Amino acid sequence: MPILKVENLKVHFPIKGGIFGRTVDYVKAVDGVSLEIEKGTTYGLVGESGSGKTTTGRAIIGLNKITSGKVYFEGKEVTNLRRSRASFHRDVQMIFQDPYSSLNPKKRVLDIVAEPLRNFEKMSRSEEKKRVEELLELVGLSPESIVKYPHQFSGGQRQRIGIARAIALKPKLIIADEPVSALDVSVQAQVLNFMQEIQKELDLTFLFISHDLGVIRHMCNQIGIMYRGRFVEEGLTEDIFNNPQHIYTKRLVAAIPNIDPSKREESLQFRKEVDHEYKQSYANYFDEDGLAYNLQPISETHFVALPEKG
Ligand SMILES: Nc1ncnc2c1ncn2[C@@H]1O[C@H](COP(=O)(O)OP(=O)(O)OP(=O)(O)O)[C@@H](O)[C@H]1O
Repeated sequence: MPILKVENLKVHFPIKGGIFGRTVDYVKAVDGVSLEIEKGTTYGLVGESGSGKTTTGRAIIGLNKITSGKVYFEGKEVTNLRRSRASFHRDVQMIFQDPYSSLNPKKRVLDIVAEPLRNFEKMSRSEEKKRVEELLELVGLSPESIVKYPHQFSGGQRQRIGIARAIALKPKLIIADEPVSALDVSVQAQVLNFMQEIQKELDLTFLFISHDLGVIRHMCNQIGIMYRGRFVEEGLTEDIFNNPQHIYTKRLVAAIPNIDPSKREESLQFRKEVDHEYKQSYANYFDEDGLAYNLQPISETHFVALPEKG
């Protein structure tokens, strides 16, 4: 049984207009997304800005209202669950993109990391302090950090504080929304490797949201590629990178810079060819509204949004 199952998720935001503020249209931020994540694995959601990745993550955890579709966690339905259902909100935590703005600058690290403990667990002050120190040790920060404020840390350290807070309640699933994109490239690798270590240690499952295909490749077992609220392709990491089928995916994959200087010319040429193919064949891959078709299986693990044959 997958730990998380999302069935035909739709999140439509009303657009109000006119003097009466009536709903005149909808932004279909997420428009029919289905996915399953196995326990202990990492599922990557990738796509350009505005494709609906964040809204998908927020809807799963209950921060955005779901218009239609269903979400199941460990087999139980949790669609649009209110905050009162404590167990789901303990088991699923979110890490945000920007460690600069997601940590309250006026609070000490002790209070930041202890916040979920105070919401969900009854602990004495000394138990709480001990637990926060253990969590900080787990993320590689010294126990003295508890008296400091976020501005006294580097970007990578702040993201570790965010991670300490997210794992304080021993969650089962973490939704990580662009967790490293605000960090320097050198620090990104450290935080990503550290997230993988923590995953093993705590048997965590990740839903990992990123626009960076390199990061996704490094982290994920399975990947869904989003475009305008829908999936254009879904598959195991090797399906997506070794055998991309949708022209949108092909272009994304071709755009990853090749770090091997001897291959640079070759990959530039390849990118030009794919760009050409994209322009030529775009219309075959999207419907008349420019939206992706429904996913069709091309193997047991690999799905592509192609027009139905018939
Ligand atoms: N609360 C909201 N009200 C109205 N529209 C919204 C709201 N939240 C998101 N949107 C719109 O929904 C679409 C998807 O946004 P979303 O943030 O999910 O995309 P994203 O892929 O995560 O992009 P980014 O990487 O830039 O965060 C966008 O067009 C966005 O403007």
